Amino acid sequence: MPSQSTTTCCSGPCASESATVSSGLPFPDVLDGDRMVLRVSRLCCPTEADLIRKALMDMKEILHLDFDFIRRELMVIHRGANRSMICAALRTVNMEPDPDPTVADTLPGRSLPPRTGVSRREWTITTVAGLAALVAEGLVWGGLDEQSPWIVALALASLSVGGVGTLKRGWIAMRHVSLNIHFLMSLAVLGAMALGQWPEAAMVVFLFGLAERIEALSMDRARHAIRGLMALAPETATLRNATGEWESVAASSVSVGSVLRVKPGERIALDGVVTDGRSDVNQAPITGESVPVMKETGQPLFAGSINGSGVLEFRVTADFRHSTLARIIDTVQEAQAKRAPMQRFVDRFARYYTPAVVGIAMGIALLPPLLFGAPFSVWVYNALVMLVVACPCALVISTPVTVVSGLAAGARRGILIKGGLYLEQAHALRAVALDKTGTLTHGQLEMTDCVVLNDHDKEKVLRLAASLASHSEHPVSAAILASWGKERPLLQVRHFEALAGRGVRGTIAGEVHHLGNHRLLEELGLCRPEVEKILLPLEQDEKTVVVLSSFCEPLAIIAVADRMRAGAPQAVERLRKLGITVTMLTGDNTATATAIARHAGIDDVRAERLPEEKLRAIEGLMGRFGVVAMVGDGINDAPALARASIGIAMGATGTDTALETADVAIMNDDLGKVAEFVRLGRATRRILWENIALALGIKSFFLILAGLGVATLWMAVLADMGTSLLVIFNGRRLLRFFA
Ligand SMILES: Nc1ncnc2c1ncn2[C@@H]1O[C@H](COP(=O)(O)OP(=O)(O)OP(=O)(O)O)[C@@H](O)[C@H]1O
Ligand SMILES: [Zn+2]
Repeated sequence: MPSQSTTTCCSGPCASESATVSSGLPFPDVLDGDRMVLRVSRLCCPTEADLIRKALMDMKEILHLDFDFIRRELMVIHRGANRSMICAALRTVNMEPDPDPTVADTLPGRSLPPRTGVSRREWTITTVAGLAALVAEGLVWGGLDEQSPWIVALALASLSVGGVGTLKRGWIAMRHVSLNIHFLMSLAVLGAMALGQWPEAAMVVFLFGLAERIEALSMDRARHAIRGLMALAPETATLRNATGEWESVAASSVSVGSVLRVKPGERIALDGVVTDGRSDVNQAPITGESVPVMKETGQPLFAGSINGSGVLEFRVTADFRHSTLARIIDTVQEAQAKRAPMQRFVDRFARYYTPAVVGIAMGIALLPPLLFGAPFSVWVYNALVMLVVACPCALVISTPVTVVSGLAAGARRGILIKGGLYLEQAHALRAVALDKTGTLTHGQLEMTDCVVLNDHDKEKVLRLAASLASHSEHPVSAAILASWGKERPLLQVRHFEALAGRGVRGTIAGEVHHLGNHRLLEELGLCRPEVEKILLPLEQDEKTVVVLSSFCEPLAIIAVADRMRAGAPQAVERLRKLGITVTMLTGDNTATATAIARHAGIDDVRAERLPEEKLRAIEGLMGRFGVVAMVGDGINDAPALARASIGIAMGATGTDTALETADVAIMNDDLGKVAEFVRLGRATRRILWENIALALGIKSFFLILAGLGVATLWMAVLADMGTSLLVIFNGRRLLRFFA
């Protein structure tokens, strides 16, 4: 029995109602029922969704259905329904859910349906059916009559080998009044047989079956693009057991805190921190960059990375399900399930398109015979051709396949995009705001200068500064404390207070002391010309300067410096070449900020911004440019990241917050990836439109042919499936965007 298998993905939605599929949209609040997720391997496009909807329509326990065609999952929101009830109803439309997932299936990245190849048996069936159809067609061309017993026998043979599956699905669709592709195909085949066109009937079924197979394979590859990443984490790890010996265990059984070892050339199974050894590690699965990174004691390792030439021992910091790699895969899968705006647009379009075409087809079948006495058989045939051509499968399938490919391409490149929305929006990006500390610069500040005023004792003054700094996590304070040294004694600070965008204050030995920027000093009324004379040259030297002051006078001027990221000027230049305005946003003082900006090639500098002013700056940019991205490290700029149209977090590998708050997370520190993201977004947008144009163009061409009565059924099938294949292949080109 042919083609009934799960491997054939139907060609897409001919369902008149495909637009009501609301995957990824937020559920209305009233839907506070229970949720049940069912994996249905046959669910691959809105055609099936329509059938499922019809099958479950009458169950009053069911409040809402949501379909995920990428994961092939059906989410049922219900009140009081149970699994077996739903399964029974689904069985009536041949959409039986898979058995309950096992634990292994619920691991991150394993929650995809199994790969569904096309078996050799199925290829054999298609080949036999095709040969029979071809011979029949050939004999007719050779002069044999279409109705001759030989031809009919060959056609029937072809149909019974390759067409039963299609006819069966067509029958199910017809019983449920679902106008899907299988129904249309069955109608077309039966129509052709009724009209005595046997070879054509066989040909149509064969072509349809063949195209379905190719499409299934091709969709599958897009679906599983991300799965390749998961395969990167090995399933076993070498663990030091209680007796201190090394043994090989399943990676999923290793708990946090265990010590693992990796040999040269091995893949790292879990996230951890190096406890012993030194080796170069290739972190490409995480960062998309295959440049090896030197790892030694204290440095983080990520599951999926490949160990270089040394042996490393490391302490596990996250279990199998919570490794950075697992989180990346989960994020991409979630992103895939969300609908991009273009997808919604296409769905809405299909809602009007399909009924319109059905109406026109009816007109074609009925009007010429009724009005002009034309033969029914001819015009019914033309109408059938039209229905097959008009199927919007290609249109509806083209967007998800493109977006999914784009998301996967990004993820493989270390650019984690949280939804098709951001990928689509990237094309409209006109301005990017860059945070200074930690984004343009490394964010690892070091104290470079300390100028003591008025003959104060340097040691004493530095101890005061370090004592204040020890209560703050700000990078400037951290640098001052670090240069003082962790072991050296500090003074007790009372009434400590952080002054946002300014500095810190606290009482030491009964006297209020401040450590902060020039603005703070001015506000305290303690600034003097001789202080400014020292301050300004340091600032122009790209250093951040703070002043320690007592209740009545400034005591010392302390400068810290950060290093610009290696690729920063090039990254800014690349953005500019894409027509994007680059702005620097910082709380640091104007002189320092301007010096660094000049170095990076940025003209627009917004310095001395308090956190809420950063937000307002983003809003101002959005008012002027529309779509604006904010790039930060996600540590202290989360509000600005959230406010921007697209919040991009850098160096997201180490920090959970960056992964969570940002719309786009760049796994390493490469600022150049922002431009890559924009290019990927633009390519995605271009392919989306190409696909829509392709689908509509080819369809309208054949619709005109059909209307003129010159198109044949097999042409219609070729046009329909050909277009679907074309848009899938076109969309999948994105997978190789960075190759
Ligand atoms: N806790 C602190 N200790 C020392 N100096 C501080 C502290 N907080 C703020 N400052 C001073 O105020 C300035 C502005 O601080 P803010 O935190 O707004 O910006 P930033 O995060 O340092 O810079 P960017 O906006 O580029 O990330 C700092 O450059 C520093 O001079
Ligand atoms: Zn001043």
